[in-house]
Amino acid sequence: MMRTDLPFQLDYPRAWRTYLGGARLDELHGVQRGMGRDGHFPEEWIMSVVAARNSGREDFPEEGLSHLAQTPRITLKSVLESDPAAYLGSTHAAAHGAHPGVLVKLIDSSERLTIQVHPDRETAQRLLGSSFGKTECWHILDGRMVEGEAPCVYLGFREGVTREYWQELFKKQEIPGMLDCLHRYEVHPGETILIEGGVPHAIGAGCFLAEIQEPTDYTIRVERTTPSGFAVADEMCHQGLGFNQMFECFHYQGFSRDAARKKWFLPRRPFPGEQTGDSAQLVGYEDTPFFAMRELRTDGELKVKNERFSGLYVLEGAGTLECKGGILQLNAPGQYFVPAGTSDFVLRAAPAGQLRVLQCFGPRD
Ligand SMILES: O=P(O)(O)OC[C@H]1O[C@](O)(CO)[C@@H](O)[C@@H]1O
Repeated sequence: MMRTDLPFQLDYPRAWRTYLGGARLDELHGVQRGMGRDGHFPEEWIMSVVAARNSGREDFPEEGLSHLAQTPRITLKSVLESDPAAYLGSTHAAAHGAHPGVLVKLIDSSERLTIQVHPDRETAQRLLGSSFGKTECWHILDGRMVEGEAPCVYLGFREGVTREYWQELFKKQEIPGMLDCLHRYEVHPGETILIEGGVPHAIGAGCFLAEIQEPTDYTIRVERTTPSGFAVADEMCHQGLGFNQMFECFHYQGFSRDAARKKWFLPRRPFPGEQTGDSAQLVGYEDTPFFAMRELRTDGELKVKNERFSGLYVLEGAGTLECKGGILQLNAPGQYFVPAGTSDFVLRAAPAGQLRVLQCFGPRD
């Protein structure tokens, strides 16, 4: 099918969500700045073998799935299933079969997302029969002012919030009260934030970010109407758990503002053992065993050691990727899957340009 020693290009699946956004994604794909449209497709999914879960959109079973750029009827899922060990590595395949165990998204919000939580792995297993939870991590790429408000995120309970109080606020749908229970931080390009399963959160309006996460679409939403007035179906609130059991998905542990920032805002750092210039580790296995993400930057050439499969997202520039299997042209914006069988490679930026690439990894072996 596809070569297992040379990366290949994927398409750009957009997924329907309850919140509005997406103009920035249109711009990334060439629509003139300011002419992109905000709507219910605010996310682009990357190296995805996960279909979006949206009540009422059962007629779109492939929504969110990645396909081959050159042969759009073939899903990445079917390619990986054809030879899991060759594409994903034998250790990974022994643990996870043909599943990469990770999902990546670009998210562009023009309104605040509903206040929500995702289950941790243990809770997902216990309540939903899923072997993955949904710990996630956001890397802020850019932002825009929306109605005079700078981009921000809401994250983690403040000290003293109990399940009883939280459930009471939910019953009354007291949204300002719920937002008040969370820490609010303005965010800036370059920041990276880890959101562990069980931690309540909401992405604010005007955030453009890359998200790496465990590969499920389980979202417990505690707002029954989105900020722009969209009514969220019951099932989309509780994911089949019901309006009482869904509260088991939250971790009722509060932190001070400083402690929460220190715990979940991750430092940008060099990755071990390589001359990487401006490149950086954004989230690593020392932060979570579930995934890792690097930013590769070069205006010349960058040698990259390849020890496992990954997904590349070319955010800026053009150039080439050269490995033993051959040479691949890279262009922004571009999604590429790097099979485990790819040798160490060299990224080369086009003359007088800079290549900026996110490299996304699945779980630690
Ligand atoms: O509830 P909504 O608006 O559909 O948003 C769900 C989105 O929230 C996120 O979990 C980010 O917090 C995304 O992974 C997910 O697609």
